[in-house]
Order: sequence, then C-alpha cells, then structure tokens
Amino acid sequence: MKPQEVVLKIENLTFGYTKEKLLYKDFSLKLHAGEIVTILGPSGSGKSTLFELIAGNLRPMSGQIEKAPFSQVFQDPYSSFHPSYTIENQISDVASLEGIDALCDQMGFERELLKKRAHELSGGQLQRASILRALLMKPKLLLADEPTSALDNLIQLDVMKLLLKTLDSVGILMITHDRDLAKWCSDKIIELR
Ligand SMILES: Nc1ncnc2c1ncn2[C@@H]1O[C@H](COP(=O)(O)OP(=O)(O)OP(=O)(O)O)[C@@H](O)[C@H]1O
Repeated sequence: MKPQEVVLKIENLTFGYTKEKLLYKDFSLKLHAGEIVTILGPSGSGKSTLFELIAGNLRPMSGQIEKAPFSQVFQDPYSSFHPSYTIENQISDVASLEGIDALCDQMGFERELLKKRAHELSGGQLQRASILRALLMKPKLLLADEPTSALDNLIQLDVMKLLLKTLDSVGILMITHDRDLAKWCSDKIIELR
C-alpha cells in the first residue's frame, strides 16, 4: 500500500500565552491523509489554541509546524458566517460550487437554504453549511473544532460519517468534548490536561 501523504507535522512545539504557564511543551504530532486524530481535553486545556497555532494566527515560542492546504470548521456556527449575506455567496467567495448539490444531499442540507441569509438559519443548519464550505475548499487537512456540537445525535452521526468519507485524500484533526464520538471515529486520541 502506498504510504499516505503527511498533511500535518508538528515538531517540538512549545507555546504559552505567558512563559509561566505553558500549554504545550515539546509537543509533536504527525497526521496523514486518511487519518482522523482527535484532541480531547477539559475547557481551558489549550485545544482551540492548538488550532490557532496550526492556522498561523499564533506563533510558537519554539518548534515547527508544517501543514498542507487546510480548511476549518469552527465551534460556533453563528460566527462562521456573516449574518446578512446568503450562504451561497459566502461559500462561493472561497470555493468552487462544483459538487455542492451532491454534498447537500449527503448532509441532509436542503438546497433552498443556500439562497437564504445566514441569520435565517438555525445553529445546526449553519454548522452543516460551515462543513459544506470547508469540504468544497478541497483541503488536504481539515481542522474541525466541535464540528457536530449544534446537531442532534442522529444528524451528528450522519455528518461524521460524511466527514469520514472524505478521508481518502484528507486528514482530519478534530476537537471534541464528546469522548464517545472520539472513540467511535478516531484513529488516535490525544488527551490534554
Ligand atoms: N488570547 C489569549 N490570551 C491569553 N490567554 C488566553 C488567550 N486565549 C486563551 N487563553 C487561555 O489559554 C488557555 C487555553 O485556552 P483554549 O481556548 O485553547 O482552551 P480550550 O481547551 O480550547 O477550551 P474550551 O474547551 O473551553 O474551548 C485558557 O486558560 C485560556 O484562558
């Protein structure tokens, strides 16, 4: 079997907002296309900070982060979209709409919702729109922060299954508080303290 491409390589990462309180000390992680790695940890343990570091919004104190082209699904569906523009407009700003109909069907996301403005959608609908946008960007690495938190249990599983289907060519790094979900879908779980 052909070895899968490395889509994220973190080497000896050290970071804290202050030197006195480090959140990461010599932290390393390698993620391949086809893998899903989940970060579990209590509130305040540094999960979102790790995504900020990977996305390049924060600089490590030391260590290296190499990443393939990535897209992100954010924890708060309401802040993921501008409230007064349509979902379709906001997706087409960053991605081609090719394949959107099939993806909508797979996610149980009614296509009419694409023509609506973000403020007219529910939290669960917005969260699916955010996943739709992230997948249409055709990333090699998907950073997913609580990607299914606003969905009820049944839809949550469907959406996770869809994310897993993309795994042939994509590596997923996911944050969740949901230990059962993490155990069900992850190749590897990293626990922060
Ligand atoms: N911009 C910042 N400046 C200073 N400290 C910060 C900043 N952002 C986060 N922190 C602190 O860093 C720690 C880690 O925060 P982070 O948001 O990464 O945690 P988390 O594990 O994602 O939490 P949650 O599960 O609640 O989202 C917390 O103690 C937080 O108060």
